[in-house]
Amino acid sequence: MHSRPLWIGTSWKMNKGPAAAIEAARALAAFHPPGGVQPFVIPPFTSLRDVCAILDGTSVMVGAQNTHWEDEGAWTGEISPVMLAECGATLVEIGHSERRAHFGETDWTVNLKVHAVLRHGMRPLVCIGDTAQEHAFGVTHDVLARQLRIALHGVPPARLAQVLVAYEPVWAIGAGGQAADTTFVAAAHARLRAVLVEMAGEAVGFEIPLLYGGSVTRNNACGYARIANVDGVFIGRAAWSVADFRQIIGSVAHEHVASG
Ligand SMILES: O=C(COP(=O)(O)O)[C@@H](O)CO
Repeated sequence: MHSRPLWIGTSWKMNKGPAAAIEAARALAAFHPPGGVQPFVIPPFTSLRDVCAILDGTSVMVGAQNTHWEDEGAWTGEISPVMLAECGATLVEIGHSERRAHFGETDWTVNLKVHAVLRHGMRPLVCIGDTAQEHAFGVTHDVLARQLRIALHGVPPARLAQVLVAYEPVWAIGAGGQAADTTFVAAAHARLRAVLVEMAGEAVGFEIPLLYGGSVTRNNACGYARIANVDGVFIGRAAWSVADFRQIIGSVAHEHVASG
């Protein structure tokens, strides 16, 4: 029997206003995921508190899509980790490629946010990924190692146990994305695992969940979940419908448990 759960999560990104988010959360609350998986959902800020309240006491964890690195201050339009923790978030996604591409997120601000999220007792879900050009030039592993080392710089090894990492090739994300080949993902995750073991030691390095994201669907989710060093999947479009999300959870869980 696998000792660690498979993480299966979705971010609703900029979808589902308050009413739709509450309806979706209620549908998720009625779902009893099979053993061996850790589901999570990341709603927009406008519904974070409601979704946390609805899913409180269920096995579904709730996260936030971003955070500022300061606890408070003159940061117009930003949300602080203190506010996220008060809403009930247990995870905070940091460094998504869409934030890096459009909203000035950098490896350095990702590091500041990782420390802030840990400071407030939540788990950072650090998103890293190579661009299409970096992939084409064969520097994916170098890029991922750099992003990961900067993101986690200064975090004590014992605290690294709270971190989750999502490898999301930028060229695989979204409607125009091309899901990454499983052999390619296996090599990238093996490299990331080696970096984590180097940074955190074997005891912690092997425990840090490494998720894959980028055009995951009901048709390829099990294939990614079978890969060594892939500890879960992080899904966008294919899981925005709760019914679809539940179906993927069920099929991946069945395979995970069956493969013992
Ligand atoms: O962006 C992600 C994947 O989006 P897809 O629509 O599944 O390509 C990942 O961070 C989950 O939101």
